[in-house]
Amino acid sequence: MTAASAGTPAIPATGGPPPSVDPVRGRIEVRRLTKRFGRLTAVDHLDLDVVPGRITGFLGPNGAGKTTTLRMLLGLIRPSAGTATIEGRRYHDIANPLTVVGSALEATNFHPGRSGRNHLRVLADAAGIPGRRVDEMLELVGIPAAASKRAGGYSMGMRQRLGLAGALLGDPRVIILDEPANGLDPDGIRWLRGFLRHLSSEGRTLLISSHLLSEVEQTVDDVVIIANGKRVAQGTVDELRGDPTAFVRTSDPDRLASTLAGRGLSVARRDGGLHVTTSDLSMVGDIAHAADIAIHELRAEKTHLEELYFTLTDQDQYRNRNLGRTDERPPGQLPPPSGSPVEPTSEDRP
Ligand SMILES: Nc1ncnc2c1ncn2[C@@H]1O[C@H](COP(=O)(O)OP(=O)(O)OP(=O)(O)O)[C@@H](O)[C@H]1O
Repeated sequence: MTAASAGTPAIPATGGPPPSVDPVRGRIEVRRLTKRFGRLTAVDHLDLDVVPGRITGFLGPNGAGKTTTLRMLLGLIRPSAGTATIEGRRYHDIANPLTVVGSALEATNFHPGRSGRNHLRVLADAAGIPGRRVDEMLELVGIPAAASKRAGGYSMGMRQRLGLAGALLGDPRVIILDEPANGLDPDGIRWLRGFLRHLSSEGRTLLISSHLLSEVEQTVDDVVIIANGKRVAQGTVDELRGDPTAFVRTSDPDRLASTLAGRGLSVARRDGGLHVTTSDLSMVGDIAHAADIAIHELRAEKTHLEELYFTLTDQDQYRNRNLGRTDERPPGQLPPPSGSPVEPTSEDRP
């Protein structure tokens, strides 16, 4: 069994980055970063700080501006304004960048006729990375058997793993992954979680984007949420979750409220029931039962983070500003010029 498939990844590397007193080492810093595509402002004065030894989730609904931000960080497109730096430097100013920052932006970006091993060899050769790293990385991400098969025949999950292997080739201190859980089955997502956790425990900096809170909530330490290119929330997952609450409906809310309060629980009455500050549903049920009070409904409520994210993904004004449907524009948003995309990517490269 490989280390990767056992769920306890071990990086055959230089042992991970040593502890450092360098204040910019492993840090990502984004300041007032802005990207306009024609009349659309895809990223709008965004500030972002990502620090070593933590996993930062970069979240937002489809079209929020996540990939555009990551592409600017990685020097693939030029900002309209503001800065995006890794260890205090723009990507293009980093000497031998693969040893500083590893990234996987799109799982489909492989030469379909090339084997997974050859794909990695090309990357390794270009960066002066020893060839033995290629097989080590394929083993590490759990696809050694697929190494000699054409990448064009890989499943989405295998492509994600190949992308991850490419990101890790240079043993980088900073790892940037765009929607890394896309296409992974539940086992794959569990594996990825352990894998990312291990990388961060080595002191590496991880920035991972997702449009699904549920996919990354268990994985990340810090969260930055953007919508319409702007930051709408940031903090640790615990801060943004807030206190867990249970919702309970009963035939006798007055008596249950005072019974629960008598047990030291904080209780608020609204929405036809009681909101109790606890994650322990059994305890609420047991207290009601002991007091002979009938319960009609008892459930865990969404956390503040879930509510916030739900609001962003559920409301039209936060969604898909430029996915070709002008009727989905937020109020006040100028229509994109006819035709899409507004500005061809190829013309946008620095
Ligand atoms: N080259 C481009 N030309 C024109 N518009 C673009 C271009 N690239 C991105 N956009 C637009 O910028 C906005 C942000 O897109 P981006 O891909 O960054 O969002 P995202 O948050 O990564 O979304 P998803 O979760 O769907 O990947 C969208 O409205 C998108 O249509």
